[in-house]
Amino acid sequence: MAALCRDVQRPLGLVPTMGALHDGHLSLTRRARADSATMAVSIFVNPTQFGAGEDFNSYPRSFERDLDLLAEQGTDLVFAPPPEEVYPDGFDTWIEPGSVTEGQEGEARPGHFKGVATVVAKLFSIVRADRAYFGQKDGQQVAVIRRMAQDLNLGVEVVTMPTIREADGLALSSRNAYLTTDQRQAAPVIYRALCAAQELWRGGEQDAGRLRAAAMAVLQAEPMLELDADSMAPVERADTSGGRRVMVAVAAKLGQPRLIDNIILGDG
Ligand SMILES: Nc1ncnc2c1ncn2[C@@H]1O[C@H](COP(=O)(O)OP(=O)(O)OP(=O)(O)O)[C@@H](O)[C@H]1O
Ligand SMILES: CC(C)(CO)[C@@H](O)C(=O)[O-]
Ligand code: BAL
Repeated sequence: MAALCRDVQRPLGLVPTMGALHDGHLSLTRRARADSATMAVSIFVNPTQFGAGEDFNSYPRSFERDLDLLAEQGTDLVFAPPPEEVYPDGFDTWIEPGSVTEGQEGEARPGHFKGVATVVAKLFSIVRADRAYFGQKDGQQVAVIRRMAQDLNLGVEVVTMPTIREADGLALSSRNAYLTTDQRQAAPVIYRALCAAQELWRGGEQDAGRLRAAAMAVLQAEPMLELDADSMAPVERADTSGGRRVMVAVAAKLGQPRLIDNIILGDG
C-alpha cells in the first residue's frame, strides 16, 4: 500500500471511516472526490479507541455493501487492513493528545482519543494523504486531529464537513442502527435541544450557563434519555485566527447506544 501511494496522482484525499457507511460518510467521499486526483477511503474498526465494555465486537459491519457504495462514488483506493497489520506484535508507540481531550468524549471514554490519534496518524502516513476529511458530528475528534496535524507537522490538510441529518434532525451515525423503534422516535430530541440553544444565541444570548439550561430543559423532557454528567457541554475554543467559536455538544444514552451531536453557534 505504501509503495502504491507514493506513485499515485496528487492531491490524494483520504476519508478515514470505521465502515457501515451512510450518507454522512458519503458527503465526505463526494467532497474528497471533487477535491482530489486520487480518492482513498479507509475502513478499519480500530480496536484501540474502544474501551473495555464498549461495543467493539458488536460495532456494525457491512463490508461488501460498503465496497459497492465506494465503487459508485468513484473511489480509487480502499484501505481495509486487518488489525495485525496496523498493530503488529511489538507495536509500542502512541500519540497522546493534550488538553483538547478534556471533557466530553475524552472524559467519558478514557483513552479513546489516544487510540483515535494514533490510528489516524498511522493512516495518514500509510496512505500518504495530502488532505483528510472528517465530519463535524464528531466535534471533539476533529479538534483532536487538527491539533495533532498542526503540532506534529504531519503535512496533511484537515477538512471538516457539516453534519448530515435525517429529516427529523437526528445526526446520521452507524450506531443509530442499535436504536429500537421507540428510541429512534425519541432520538431527535438531541437536535431539538441544540436548536433551542442556537435560537437563544441568535437572539443575542451569550451566557454559556443560560444556553446550557435552554438545551437541558428540552433534553430533560425526554424520559428515555440518560444524560451523562457532561451531557451538555458548551465549549469555547479559540480558532486559528484568534477568534472564538462556541460549540454546544450533547452526549446521551438512549438505551444501550450512546449518541453524540453538536452545533456550532457561530463566531462570538
Ligand atoms: N452524520 C454525519 N455527517 C457528517 N459526517 C459524519 C456523520 N457521521 C459520521 N461522520 C464522519 O464520518 C467519519 C467516519 O465516522 P464513523 O465511521 O465513526 O461513523 P459514525 O457514523 O460516526 O459512527 P459512530 O456511530 O461510531 O459514531 C468521521 O469523520 C465522522 O465524523
Ligand atoms: C477517525 C476514525 C476513522 C479513526 O478510527 C474514527 O474515529 C471515526 O470513524 O470517526
Ligand atoms: N465516530 C467516532 C468513533 C467512535 O465512536 O469510536
